[in-house]
Order: sequence, then structure tokens, then C-alpha cells
Amino acid sequence: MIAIIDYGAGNLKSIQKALEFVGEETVILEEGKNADLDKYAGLVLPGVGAFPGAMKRLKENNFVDFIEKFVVTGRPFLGVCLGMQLLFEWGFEDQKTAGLSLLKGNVIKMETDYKIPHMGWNQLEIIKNDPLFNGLPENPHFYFVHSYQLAEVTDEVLATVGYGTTVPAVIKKDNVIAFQFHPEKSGDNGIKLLENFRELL
Ligand SMILES: NC(=O)CC[C@H](N)C(=O)O
Repeated sequence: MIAIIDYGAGNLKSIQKALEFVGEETVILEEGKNADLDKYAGLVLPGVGAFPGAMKRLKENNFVDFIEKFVVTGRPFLGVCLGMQLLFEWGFEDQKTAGLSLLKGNVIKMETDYKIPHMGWNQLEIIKNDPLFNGLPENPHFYFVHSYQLAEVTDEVLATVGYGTTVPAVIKKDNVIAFQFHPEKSGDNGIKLLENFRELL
């Protein structure tokens, strides 16, 4: 069973539906304090919205400690979009805000001449092959919606996407995995990726 963290930052249903579509049971967690982390084989931090408010709600709902404890178990933890960005050290959306610091890097406004937000389908460049990409086409398309991006990442970037600048799109460090795009909105490729994530459980 995969637990999905609900911290009021939108769109849980689509990720829940996608995980259930690939055959995984899911539960939505609204509070970190009394959650029994031993029950969950995997954990997902989704998210739509702005970095500072999201961090505040994660703290208020006692998820920071819960996430840290979960990650130490070595079980797979996935951050998606804003949920990805929150895994890093500092966010610079609206105001400088400390993130969860599970991965090394900072979240800055996209530095591109292209239109912001970066919204729609775009093609990954896979830098390092990984079982996560099994069964996907060579440069798979995924669906993006974001205005901020990772920079100064020192953990392993498995894939990037080009948008007038190079944006880290898939980052993995041990059991912590981060996607800048939305697998749950990325059709067959997104489903394949979530199936591969599930293989890690
Ligand atoms: N889709 C979103 O919620 C985007 C997350 C973040 N605010 C960004 O712009 O990068």
C-alpha cells in the first residue's frame, strides 16, 4: 500500500487514481503525527501550489518528522512537481524558504526566454539509465506545469528536459525519487513510470 500525503496542496485524486490503475492500494494521509509508517510500502508527496505555503502546511500537519522517519526505512519515497521541489534545501518562490533537505539543490525561478509557466508535453533527455525507465521510449514525453526549477543539484540527475534552459526532471538518491513533471497526467508513459516505481516497493 502506498500512502499519499495530503497537505492541502491539491490534486491528490489524479495521482491516487493512477496508482490504483497500476494495481496499487493507496491511502490518503491527512496528519503525520499518528500515522503508522510501518503500514506503507511507499510514500508519495504530490503537490500543486507555492513552496512557502506548502512547507508551512507540511509542518502544521506534522509531516516533516513522518517523512524523515519514512525515508530512513529505505522504502521508496516519490515527490511529484511541487512535491519534488520541497525535497530540496531552499525554495526561492515568493520568499526564501527552507525545504525538507532530503536532496541537495535549490529551487529557483526558471531562467528561460520561453514562456513561463512551462506547461504542456515535453521530452526527457535520459542522462543515466535506470530501471525506472524500463519499457519507456528513448526520449519519453511527459506533462509539465511549473515556473520554478531545480538548480545546483548535486544528487544524481537521471533525466533533464530542455525549455530554453536545462531543467532537472528526474532525480534519484537511494530510495528518494523526484519528478518535476506529472506522471499522473502523462498518459501511457506516466503509467509505465508509476509501474516501475511500484516495482521498487
Ligand atoms: N504546478 C505547480 O504547482 C508548480 C509548482 C511550483 N509553484 C512551480 O511553479 O514550479
